[in-house]
Amino acid sequence: MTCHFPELPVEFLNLLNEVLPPAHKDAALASFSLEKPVVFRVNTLRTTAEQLLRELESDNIFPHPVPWLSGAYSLPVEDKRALTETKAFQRGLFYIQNLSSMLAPWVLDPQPGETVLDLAAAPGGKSTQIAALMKNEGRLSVVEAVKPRFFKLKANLDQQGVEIARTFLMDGRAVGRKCPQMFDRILLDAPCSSEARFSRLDPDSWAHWSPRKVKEMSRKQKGLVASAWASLKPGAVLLYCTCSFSPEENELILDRLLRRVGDEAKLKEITLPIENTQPGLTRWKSKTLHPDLCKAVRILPDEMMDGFFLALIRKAAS
Ligand SMILES: C[S@@+](CC[C@H](N)C(=O)[O-])C[C@H]1O[C@@H](n2cnc3c(N)ncnc32)[C@H](O)[C@@H]1O
Repeated sequence: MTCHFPELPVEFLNLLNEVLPPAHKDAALASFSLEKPVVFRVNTLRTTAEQLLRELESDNIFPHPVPWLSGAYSLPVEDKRALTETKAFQRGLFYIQNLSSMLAPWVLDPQPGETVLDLAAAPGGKSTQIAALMKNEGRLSVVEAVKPRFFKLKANLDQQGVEIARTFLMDGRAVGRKCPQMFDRILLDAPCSSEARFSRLDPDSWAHWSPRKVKEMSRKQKGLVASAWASLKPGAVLLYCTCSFSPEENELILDRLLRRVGDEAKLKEITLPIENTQPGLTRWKSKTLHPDLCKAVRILPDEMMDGFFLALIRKAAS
């Protein structure tokens, strides 16, 4: 299947050609033209799936369970408005979130009682999910650098009933220096060029994309990943993710870290409950990258999900 999408910048189309094999590239481009269903996650800090479904049923809303992810449900996009007008929505009984985004906390696997950091957190979809996985037990620090987004994050944490979060309006690049070796698990859902979320229905989604933007993001990501690494306890894990396809924002960021810290870092295998994925690249342009990078995963965008990149890195125990 060939999909023409001439509105996209030619440099982006060239990049996609180099990162994805032809069939995956065509499917990714085709997915940008689709109206994806609305997906939500039951907020187990406030309710159970059974209670929520009963309540939605009384509003004539009948979501379908996502078979491979417990607590996730989908609805045709036409039902989004009705869903957001329910009392259950106002009371924070669920959170609307893309499925690929839900997989990041699922892979991080935070446990009740742990000390966890979300280093680039607004609007808080993943922070609230982490708190739910931790059953509101332990300590969750959430950091956001952009003021209006920070306030949105705080509002979402309150609305979703998160009681274990300490919120910090600050540049995440300073955290490693201020809080060395402090956390059991860190999520770095890095600010990125958002290439894997382009939508033909929303031309704004790619309006600010440029090779320069990718470079700017890449510089910031290097600083954030170094900070996250410094804040990890020995033996702890960092999940690095973006919604970008660019190796400059993904493999090259991690290649630099792996070479800098040597045996201190090991990439862990990631097993996802989906098949529409591709392993991380171990070669880019003429450069051979760290061989462990094949353990990173690119989720390919499709009719349900946005694209995503995930890598799980463990710091050696001292
Ligand atoms: C990909 S978004 C995070 C989405 C969030 N994890 C969620 O699931 O709702 C990245 C966030 O990083 C923030 N950010 C950008 N630069 C930052 C920095 N230097 N330190 C901390 N946060 C930063 C952005 O404002 C943005 O809110």
